[in-house]
Amino acid sequence: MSKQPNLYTDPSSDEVAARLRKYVLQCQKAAFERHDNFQIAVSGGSLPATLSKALLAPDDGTLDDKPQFSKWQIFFADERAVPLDHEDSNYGLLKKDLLDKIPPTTGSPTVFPINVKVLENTQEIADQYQEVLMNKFGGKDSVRLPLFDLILLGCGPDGHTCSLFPGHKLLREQDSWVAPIEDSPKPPARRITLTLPVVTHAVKIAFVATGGGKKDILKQILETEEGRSLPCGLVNEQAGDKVSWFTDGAATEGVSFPRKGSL
Ligand SMILES: O=C1O[C@H](COP(=O)(O)O)[C@@H](O)[C@H](O)[C@H]1O
Repeated sequence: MSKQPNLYTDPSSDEVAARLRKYVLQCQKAAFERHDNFQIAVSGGSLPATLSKALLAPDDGTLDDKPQFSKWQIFFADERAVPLDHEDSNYGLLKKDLLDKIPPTTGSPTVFPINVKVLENTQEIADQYQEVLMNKFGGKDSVRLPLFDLILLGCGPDGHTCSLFPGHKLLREQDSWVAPIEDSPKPPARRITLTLPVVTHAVKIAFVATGGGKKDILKQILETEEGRSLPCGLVNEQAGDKVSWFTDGAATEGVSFPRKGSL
């Protein structure tokens, strides 16, 4: 992929959230031009807090600046094999940081958590989640891959994204849309994740990375050959300018990769 990802750097995390809001709402508008809903996948970690700051900010009164939550379908880019109210649950985190704070008058998104009735069997969680995607995006026989309008990703300090970890065999998965992982190097060990072909197929892909703890890995991902083979680097390589990075000054200190000005 010759086209480069877009890198946006704002001075503070509040400004990152403001830019992210604008971007997500642009993606919402583009989605409504294609169909009547907005189908997104979200990550856990630090993302839900920034997303909440972005989406719950007051709007400017125009339709383009309003999240139309009742038309949103929210899926998970990855999830841990734990109950939904467990502190490690990505659903639980999104609920606490965002879903519970959406004013009822705004309308509620439709959210697709994992089936916790099959928690003991990671393969079964993944298979059932893939079924959910097939139902919502069309059967696996009729479409090659599910086409998310937007996937919102985090970047771990080791360069992982979703539950795709550096050097892990799951990075080579080509057939499944959703895969189990039993040996995640970051606890909890058992998780499910969207696979790389699904992530890179999305209409738009956004990484959100803020804070000084991300600066070494961002420099590596954006500026080194080695970084290009890390999971975040592979998303950049395979999806090119469909990818946008939303970062603050602390996360990109010392990064000379060219910045984009406006969205
Ligand atoms: O384990 C996970 O980590 C990544 C990155 O988290 P962050 O706290 O460094 O932003 C996250 O994107 C993923 O969803 C989660 O399961």
